[in-house]
Amino acid sequence: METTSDFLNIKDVNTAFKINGKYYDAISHINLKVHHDEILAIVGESGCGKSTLATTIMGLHDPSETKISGEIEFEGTDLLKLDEAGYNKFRGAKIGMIFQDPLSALNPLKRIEDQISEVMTYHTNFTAEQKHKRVLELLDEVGIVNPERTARQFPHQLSGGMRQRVIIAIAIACKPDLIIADEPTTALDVTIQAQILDVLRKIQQENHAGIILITHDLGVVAETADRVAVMYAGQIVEEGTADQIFNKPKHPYTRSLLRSMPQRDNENDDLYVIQGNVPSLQKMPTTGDRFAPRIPWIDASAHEANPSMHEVEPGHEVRCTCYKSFTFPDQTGSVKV
Ligand SMILES: Nc1ncnc2c1ncn2[C@@H]1O[C@H](COP(=O)(O)OP(=O)(O)OP(=O)(O)O)[C@@H](O)[C@H]1O
Repeated sequence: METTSDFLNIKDVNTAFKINGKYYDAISHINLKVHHDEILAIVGESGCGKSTLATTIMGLHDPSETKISGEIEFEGTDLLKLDEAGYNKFRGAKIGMIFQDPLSALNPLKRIEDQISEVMTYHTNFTAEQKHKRVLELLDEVGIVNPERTARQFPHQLSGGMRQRVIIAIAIACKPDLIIADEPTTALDVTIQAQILDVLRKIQQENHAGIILITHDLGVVAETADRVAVMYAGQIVEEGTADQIFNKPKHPYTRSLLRSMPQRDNENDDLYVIQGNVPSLQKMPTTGDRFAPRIPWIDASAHEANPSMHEVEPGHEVRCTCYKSFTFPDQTGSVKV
């Protein structure tokens, strides 16, 4: 459903990488909308295409090595039609990005203040004084206790959690409408993770931004997301509100991910392990259910030949009809895995 708050509309996007002279799809036929005032989480195992989707939105691919098709409509502009100069007007200004590894995203030789100011120099007409004031404001906003001191410091003088706060400050410096956070807490310990997620949530509420949160960690999703898109092997296999995904999951992949997630009350139980691996791009099946090889006990006839998305309730869609007959091996009582 189209609403006035849809400001990012990804339509039938494919991104293929050139490997040994041939192109292979890393993401296929992605359709996704992001609204203002929401955190949309994209989850899936490593290699499912989450980062490729993020870097496709940000226009970070080398056109000589990548083929991209489809449309990414952002506030009325098709980002995929922009050249580098056009993209630079959006990146940092209207779209902010937070990467996993804050140390490699920061310049080790520059003071924090200069790194935060840089983005404002590029995108605003602020005077030096205005930029200085905004740097301190931003550091305060992301929860840095002594902004004056941190502004003067170099990245190596900060802890991992503080560095990630600085990265967030850079990403939000120009009040972007869209923030893409790719595994923003993976490198941090659990307490710091929770603080960074709080900062993200606060910023989303204050700036009315839309956030795409990419993570393989369902715990992070449960704590933060409003909506969730589950990706498997370059496709979205299920999409819904956080409540629908956690409480009424349908796709066998979503259910497997949830079952393999440690729970506070089943710490001593054996966790479910999803058989096999995400296929490499060269081995990616082009027809059939891409997850079928990892649930071999489900009869082939349960899968659609070319699985499409089906609405199960408003806002909740699932790929393939196999979810209707899916059970785990221990639930069927008759299958050994
Ligand atoms: N530049 C590239 N050239 C060739 N293949 C690539 C390139 N970038 C990613 N891939 C492949 O595309 C697939 C999707 O990778 P991607 O990094 O998007 O997945 P992901 O879900 O974000 O995983 P991770 O969490 O490990 O980053 C993988 O098979 C990966 O090996």
